[in-house]
Amino acid sequence: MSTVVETKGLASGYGGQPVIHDVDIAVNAGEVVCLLGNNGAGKTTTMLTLSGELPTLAGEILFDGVVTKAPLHRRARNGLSYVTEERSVFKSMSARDNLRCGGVSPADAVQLFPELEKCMGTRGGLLSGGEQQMLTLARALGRNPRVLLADELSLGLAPLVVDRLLAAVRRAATEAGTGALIVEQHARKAMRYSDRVYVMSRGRIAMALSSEEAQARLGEIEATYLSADAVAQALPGGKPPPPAPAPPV
Ligand SMILES: Nc1ncnc2c1ncn2[C@@H]1O[C@H](COP(=O)(O)OP(=O)(O)OP(=O)(O)O)[C@@H](O)[C@H]1O
Repeated sequence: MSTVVETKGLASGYGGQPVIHDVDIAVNAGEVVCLLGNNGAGKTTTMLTLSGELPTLAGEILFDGVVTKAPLHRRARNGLSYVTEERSVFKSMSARDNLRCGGVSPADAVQLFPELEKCMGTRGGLLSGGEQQMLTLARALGRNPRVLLADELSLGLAPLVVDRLLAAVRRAATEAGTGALIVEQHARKAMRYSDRVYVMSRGRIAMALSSEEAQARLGEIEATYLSADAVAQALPGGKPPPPAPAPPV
C-alpha cells in the first residue's frame, strides 16, 4: 500500500509562531484516516498546512514520497482535493455550473448523490446545507483525487446526511484508491467509516490507533480528549475538572 501523504516532525502556525508541533501523520492510498481532537487542538492548522495554505515551520510534508513546499494550486494539480471548513459552493451559480467550473460532470455527481439531480438548476446559495456539502464533496471527488483533505464536512448537518457524506468518502477510498484525511466532530460515526484514527491534543498527536481499537476505547478518548472538561483543561490556565460527587452512603 503506497503512502500518498505523510508528515514528519511537522510544525506550523500563524505569524511564525507554531501551534502544532512534531506532527507525524501518514495516509495510504485507499485509506480513510480520521483526525479527532477538541476545539483548538490544531486539526484545521494541520489541514491548512497539508494543503499548502500555511507554511511549514519545521519538519516536512511528503506527497507520494516526495517532499513538497508547493502552494495549494500546485498540490491541487497533482491530485489533492481540499474541502475546507467553510461551505465552498458559489452561491450565485447553479449547482450544475458549480460542478462544471470544477471540471466535474453533473452526471458523475448525480451518480454519487442521486438527490442532487433535482437541484442541478438551483443556485448554490438556495440549496440546503446538506445539498451544498454533497455538491462540494461531489466536486472534490469528481476529480478522482489521490488525496482528499476534508475539514468538518458534516458540521451542523443531520445524522443521515453525515452518513451519506462519510459513505461517499469511504467508497472513493475503497473503489478509487483515494487516500482521505478527514476532520470530524462525529467521532463515533467517523470511526465506523475510517481505517485509522489520530487524536490531537494541544497541537500534538496524542494517540494513533486503528478505528477498531478507537471504537473500543471511545469512552476513554472522549473523556480524555474530546469532552468539555478536556477542552477546559487544554485552555491556557485551564482548571482540572471538578471531583466526581461522592457516592451516596
Ligand atoms: N488565524 C489564526 N491566527 C492565530 N492563531 C490561530 C489562527 N487560527 C487558529 N489559531 C490558533 O491555533 C490553535 C489551533 O487552532 P485550530 O483551528 O487548528 O484548531 P482545531 O482543532 O481545528 O479547532 P476547532 O475544532 O475549533 O476548529 C488554536 O489555539 C487557535 O486559537
